[in-house]
Amino acid sequence: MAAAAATLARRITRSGVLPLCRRLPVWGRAARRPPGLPLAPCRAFSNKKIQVDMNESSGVATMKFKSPPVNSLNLDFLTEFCISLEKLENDRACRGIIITSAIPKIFSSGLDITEMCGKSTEHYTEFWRAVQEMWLRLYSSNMVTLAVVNGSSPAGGCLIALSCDYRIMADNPKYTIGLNEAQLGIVAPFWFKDTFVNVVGQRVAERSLQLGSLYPAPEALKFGIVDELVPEEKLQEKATAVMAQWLALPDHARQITKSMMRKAVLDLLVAHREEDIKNFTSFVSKESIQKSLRMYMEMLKKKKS
Ligand SMILES: CCCCCC/C=C/CC(=O)SCCNC(=O)CCNC(=O)[C@H](O)C(C)(C)COP(=O)(O)OP(=O)(O)OC[C@H]1O[C@@H](n2cnc3c(N)ncnc32)[C@H](O)[C@@H]1OP(=O)(O)O
Repeated sequence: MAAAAATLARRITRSGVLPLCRRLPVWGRAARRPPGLPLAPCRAFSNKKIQVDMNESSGVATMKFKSPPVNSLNLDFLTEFCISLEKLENDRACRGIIITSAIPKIFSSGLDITEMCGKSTEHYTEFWRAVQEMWLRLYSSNMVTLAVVNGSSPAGGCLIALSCDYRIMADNPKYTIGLNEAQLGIVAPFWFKDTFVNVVGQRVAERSLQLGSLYPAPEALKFGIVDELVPEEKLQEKATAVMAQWLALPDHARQITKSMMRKAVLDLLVAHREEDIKNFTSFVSKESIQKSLRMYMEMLKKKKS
């Protein structure tokens, strides 16, 4: 796993985000199976923290986060995420991916705060590169990406959902979503902000980011952070229907349109990747930021007692 991560990191450092030519638009890749053949069985691959099930007949993979207690995004998780995504991106049978959680009530708690506390500069560098890598791959994916947000989704968890093409959230006001970095005394990086703006617009993004707002599901719908609320027991059915609707179109037109809409934001991080890593490491190494993060972790633990 570590070797694979290193390879990924090296590749991205050399050439920026994976070249689009490797991900040429294809017309209905999954529809190529010769008619009359029996449906291919589901294939699955599972690592420690993410379960992936590939339905070959529909061309849709489901990626389920299963990293207790709260699917926090640590280095191992991010590495698995990138490897899984790369496997699917290279699988010509796969046209769409549903991202969801196997942990009840939690989609993802965002970046693992312990990865940002009391570690070395080398560690912060490696961690932040992995966070960038996850976003670059997901945001630039040629597949249809659908987030099924079946639990709370703060900060980095929200970023994963925002990076998808469409978001369905469980209709439960106890589940919250948003970029709450300001509440931790940290600042969402420019590419978190740009992704957010691209989904909700400048005004909602500015207010939400300044206040570090976490929105209960109904408010998240009102502000356009998610596209639909669905009763929890209907999420799977709805996801299948939404995916079928997106996959009914020829891939190439959708892919080129997506690339056109997202390119500027992606290019910006690719061009400033090393600078962004330096900013992160120097910011997170400050004693005042370390103190804020420690206090936040303590607050999380106290909340229980
Ligand atoms: C240029 C500089 C740029 C810097 C930008 C950095 C960007 C950062 C983006 C981020 O993603 S920061 C992370 C933000 N995440 C959060 O604020 C979420 C915090 N967690 C929660 O709100 C809750 O835990 C929850 C997700 C709503 C779940 O609540 P629940 O009551 O079900 O569980 P808890 O008892 O709170 O948590 C269980 C267990 O997990 C630990 N934990 C929770 N979240 C994190 C996390 N993000 N990282 C690490 N650990 C986390 C929590 O402390 C508990 O641990 P314990 O040992 O069992 O007490």
